[in-house]
Amino acid sequence: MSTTATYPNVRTLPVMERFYTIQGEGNYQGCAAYFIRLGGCDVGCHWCDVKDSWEADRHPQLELTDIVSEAASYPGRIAVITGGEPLMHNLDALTADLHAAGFRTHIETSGSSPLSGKWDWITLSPKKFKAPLPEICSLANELKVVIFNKSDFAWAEKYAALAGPHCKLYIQPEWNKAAEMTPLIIDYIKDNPKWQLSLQVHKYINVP
Ligand SMILES: C[S@@+](CC[C@H](N)C(=O)[O-])C[C@H]1O[C@@H](n2cnc3c(N)ncnc32)[C@H](O)[C@@H]1O
Ligand SMILES: Nc1nc2[nH]cc(C(=O)O)c2c(=O)[nH]1
Ligand code: SF4
Ligand SMILES: [Mg+2]
Repeated sequence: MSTTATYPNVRTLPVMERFYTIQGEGNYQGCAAYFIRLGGCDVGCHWCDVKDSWEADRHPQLELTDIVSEAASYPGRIAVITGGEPLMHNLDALTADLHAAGFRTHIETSGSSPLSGKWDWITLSPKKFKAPLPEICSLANELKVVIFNKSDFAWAEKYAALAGPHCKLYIQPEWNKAAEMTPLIIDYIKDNPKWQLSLQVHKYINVP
């Protein structure tokens, strides 16, 4: 009988890609981080920059021991779990194993599936196409709202009102609308200084 398994026994996850890079977005922008991109998403943002992640079955099921040992072969100790929508999977075992290996655990999520895992940093990026579940809003460390058109500023404010008092607030231009939306974002931040600009810096410097 096992005495250690206090979490569901999810020992494999579908991994689309994994890479050691710098966090390109948000509060940790510029920090070395190991990214684990899980397959599967049921949100369907029409402007998603990683649509190949959506079908979980198209990506290999990898053992947690493989995932964590590969991550630990690099010197950085921030692991960012992204996707796809990572919360479509139970992440209790993954975060327990990452913590045991000395990592900080960060997640990038739309918050539209139930929260699992233990997180040192939760990035909530709410989507109109499948809205966040209420319970994650007050737990987010940063809110990062993608601005595709003018109506997204009101969507950003709706979630800022649901966030906790210490949550950092970012607005980020949708990549293909950046030339059009960034000037509006800058004006918005000047008028509403609780917000900060997040850019996808990795795309400007051509790193993963
Ligand atoms: C690909 S998503 C994966 C994690 C999760 N499904 C989510 O949406 O938060 C990672 C981050 O990239 C953002 N993102 C995706 N496509 C984008 C685009 N075309 N322009 C700007 N940000 C984008 C998402 O909003 C999210 O903050
Ligand atoms: N460098 C880099 N930073 C990122 N921050 C969030 C990303 C994501 O796709 O979740 C991402 C990504 O794909 N690359
Ligand atoms: S929730 Fe995230 S992964 Fe899913 S479609 Fe939207 S941006 Fe892409
Ligand atoms: Mg990305």
